[in-house]
Amino acid sequence: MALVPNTSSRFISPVSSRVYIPPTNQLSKTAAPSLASPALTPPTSLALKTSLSLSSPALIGISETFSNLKKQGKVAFIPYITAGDPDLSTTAKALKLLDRWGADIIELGLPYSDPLADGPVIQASSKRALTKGTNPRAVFSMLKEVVPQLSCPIAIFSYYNLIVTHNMDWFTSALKYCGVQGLIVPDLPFEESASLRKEATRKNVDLVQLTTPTTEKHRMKAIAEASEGFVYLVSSVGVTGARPSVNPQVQYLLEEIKEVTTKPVAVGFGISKPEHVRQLSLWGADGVIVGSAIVKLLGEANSAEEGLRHVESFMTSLKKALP
Ligand SMILES: O=P(O)(O)OC[C@@H](O)[C@@H](O)c1c[nH]c2ccccc12
Repeated sequence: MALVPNTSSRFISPVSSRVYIPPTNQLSKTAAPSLASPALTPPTSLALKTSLSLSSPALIGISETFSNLKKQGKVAFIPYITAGDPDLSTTAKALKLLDRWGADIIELGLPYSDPLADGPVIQASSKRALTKGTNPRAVFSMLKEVVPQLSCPIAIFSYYNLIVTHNMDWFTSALKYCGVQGLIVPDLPFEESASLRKEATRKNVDLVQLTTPTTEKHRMKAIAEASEGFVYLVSSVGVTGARPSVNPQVQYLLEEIKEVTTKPVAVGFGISKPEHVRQLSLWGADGVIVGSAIVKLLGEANSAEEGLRHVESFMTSLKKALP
């Protein structure tokens, strides 16, 4: 069955020359309103099953990734990069390289104009990516081609407004169509996450919830119970950005979370040195998430190649410190 039958309507992302041709006979009835470019309309569930079964290998899920690592006594290394910084073709290359260099899960951020939870490094990264015209459709088109070449799962990181702008059904269908396994939405309060969780679950996408050092225990328990894939423990209050040391409170937060859930817990915010990841694995973290330190190396280098070289040596130094 032709996965992508001929059609007159073509979507050419403003960022890359890649062409996405939505299957005509399976155009979704709820095509998302276009932003700066024609709507990328993901297929209906029939084409989804077909395309996923024929075009991409059986992708290992996020939960399975953690359970495989646990059996080997290992801790997941989860890098975060911003899609489109310094450009989308470098992002495609970076995803493949991070996978090859040992990323167990990759967090891919959709650049957003008002990244309230981000520090200066990721804010600058989002700005660079937006200046290049990066938008969700262009990122999803890139992922449709790249994900089948990866061995590790991808979790999309998006601010909530980007999702509602397109509508939840379209956004979660597009994630599934691209083979994305997880979704993290830092500014969606847990109490308001039920409808997105329902949509994500319908498309077999794990909606990962976040808990912080100031989350009350009963609320942390509810968040952990609702979280799919893993629980994201934000290590410190404030915004993202490399920190000189890991908040010592994380040791007790990990103990508290593990009293109420058997789900894997990955720690993020500020992690930027081998001693950080070593300490977190000793405290029982199932995964470590590193964003700003990698984003800085990639986005602020003189060239994409130089940035990728720096990321490789940095990532190797951190991976060496993990069991
Ligand atoms: O950048 P840091 O300090 O390494 O933190 C991880 C982080 O980048 C990533 O998980 C993330 C990027 N933007 C966020 C906003 C909120 C919570 C988490 C994030």
